[in-house]
Amino acid sequence: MASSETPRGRHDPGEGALRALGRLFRPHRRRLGGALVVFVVKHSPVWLLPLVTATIVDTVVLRLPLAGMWVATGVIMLILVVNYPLHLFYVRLLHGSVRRAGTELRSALCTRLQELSIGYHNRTSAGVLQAKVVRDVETVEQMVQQTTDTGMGAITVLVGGLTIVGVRAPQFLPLLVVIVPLASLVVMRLRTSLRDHNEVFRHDVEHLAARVNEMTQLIPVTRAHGLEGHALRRMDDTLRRVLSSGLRLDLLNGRVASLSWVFLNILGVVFLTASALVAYHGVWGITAGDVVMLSAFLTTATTSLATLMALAPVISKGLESVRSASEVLRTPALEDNEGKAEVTRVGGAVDFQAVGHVYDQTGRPAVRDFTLSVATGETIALVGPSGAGKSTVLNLLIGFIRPTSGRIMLDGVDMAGLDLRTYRRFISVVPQEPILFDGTVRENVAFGMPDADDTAIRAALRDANALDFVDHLPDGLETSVADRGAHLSGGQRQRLVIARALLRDPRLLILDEATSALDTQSEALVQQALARLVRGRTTFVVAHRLSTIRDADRIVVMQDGAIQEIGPHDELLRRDGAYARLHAGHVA
Ligand SMILES: Nc1ncnc2c1ncn2[C@@H]1O[C@H](COP(=O)(O)OP(=O)(O)OP(=O)(O)O)[C@@H](O)[C@H]1O
Repeated sequence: MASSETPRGRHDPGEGALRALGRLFRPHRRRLGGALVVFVVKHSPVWLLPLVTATIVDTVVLRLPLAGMWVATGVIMLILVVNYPLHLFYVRLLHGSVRRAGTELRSALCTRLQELSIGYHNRTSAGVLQAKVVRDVETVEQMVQQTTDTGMGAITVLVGGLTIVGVRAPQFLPLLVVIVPLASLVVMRLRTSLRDHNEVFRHDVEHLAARVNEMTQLIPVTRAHGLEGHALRRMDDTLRRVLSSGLRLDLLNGRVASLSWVFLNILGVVFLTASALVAYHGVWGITAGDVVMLSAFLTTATTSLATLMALAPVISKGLESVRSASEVLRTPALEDNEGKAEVTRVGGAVDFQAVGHVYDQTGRPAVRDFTLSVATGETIALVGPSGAGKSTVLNLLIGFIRPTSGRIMLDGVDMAGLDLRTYRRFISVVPQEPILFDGTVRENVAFGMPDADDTAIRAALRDANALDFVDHLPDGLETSVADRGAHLSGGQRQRLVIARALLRDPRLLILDEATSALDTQSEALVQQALARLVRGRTTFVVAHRLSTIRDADRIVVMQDGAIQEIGPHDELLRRDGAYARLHAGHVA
């Protein structure tokens, strides 16, 4: 069932994370470009301030005309005042495009999840997929925002500052080019040790969370056996560990902050004194203003470069998330529907012709040589021990999996040539577990049928024996199932799902009967509702209830993937074979 096509050409196989990121942001490149321009302008005070300070100091020391000082002050004041509107504009441009790109990625992922085959979903945990849509996209957003905010800030400071130094004191340029990276490396190394300890602390806190969770879950057992002291001693160990790693981290934090501060300031003082000596001796025409500018720039440039280096893990984590999201977007496990015949009408005749299915994972046939011709309107009950292949037959019929041998004919047409999405409009599936989603009763019953009116919904509820209890809910049809969900009994939930199936008015009905027993009255109501649902439709039911089995037109007894017996209840009983033995076991 896998197809090698890619989703609307969105992501080519083998595409790198950076290219995928490029594709994601391509529609927003204008806004992003605008954001960068606005950023450079709004951020300019950081590298212009040392220059302005230098001009002011020189005006005082060298008794230069005051006009220069006024111009410099005026320019910097103007830039400072417009910083506020420019910053807002920048946030709109950058964060606007990042959030939009993130939303588009989430939407593409959700669309893809709907397109991927059931086989893929069975293999992949829902938690993993949820993390991709929620957390990975957030990590990508954070990466782009942080890289732009912090990274661009650092880059403009470095480029702007180096340019100014290059123009005003070019002799110092080679010195800065060597000192700044070396000093940044020292600061980075200090911070890295902090990161490692942060990680240890985080693990310890996570461990604590797990322990607290375990402790609260075990409270009934602990109480029942009088083991409170024991449980608390177990917690004490964990608490002590968190305490000592927290204290270690705090100490290290203090050490790193202080060492970085002392180091940067010593470097600044040394640099200040050295450049002051150069100015004092009148070498290279360095002025007092240049000395102030150079030492101010040294510190900002060093912290900027260190910040830039610190972005590496953020970027690699972000790119990993891009890769993780691309994995889903590039998975070829799609249902192969493209170009196949649309189904506009279903009569309901189904013909299994020597159908076999082997799951990739096991390599053993789950269904073998399954041959069965079903007439329109017939009810077929599939019975057999666990693992006999009953669910596999249903999944073949829904088209979740394809026959690995033989074929299934629908009204005389091979299902392999049909667009399954259009075929499924004519079927209803009632699963074992009644699945209701967070919405009102009306939304749950009319799921996928926004045009269904009240009369139709109420009729479906009535036929499903559900109208009475729905009318007694606080808001009737508008009652939220999530709020009241816990209060709906298993039988009531089943009847709502049956009402949903009735409203769809399917030609083909696929039922997986719940194995868990309901109380007698509830059971009777569900049974009655099912009988109405089945009437006039071709029905396949994995049957556990004796009444369903007895009422079926034919019973198919399965064992190890193969059909053992077929026939109506009475005839099979008379045959005294596999069905009779199963039945005897059931009744006994
Ligand atoms: N997704 C799957 N991947 C691999 N093997 C599977 C998968 N689903 C079912 N099988 C295997 O196929 C065989 C038939 O399983 P199937 O679920 O169709 O049986 P069943 O009769 O419906 O059983 P039950 O009554 O317990 O639901 C079993 O051996 C099962 O382990």
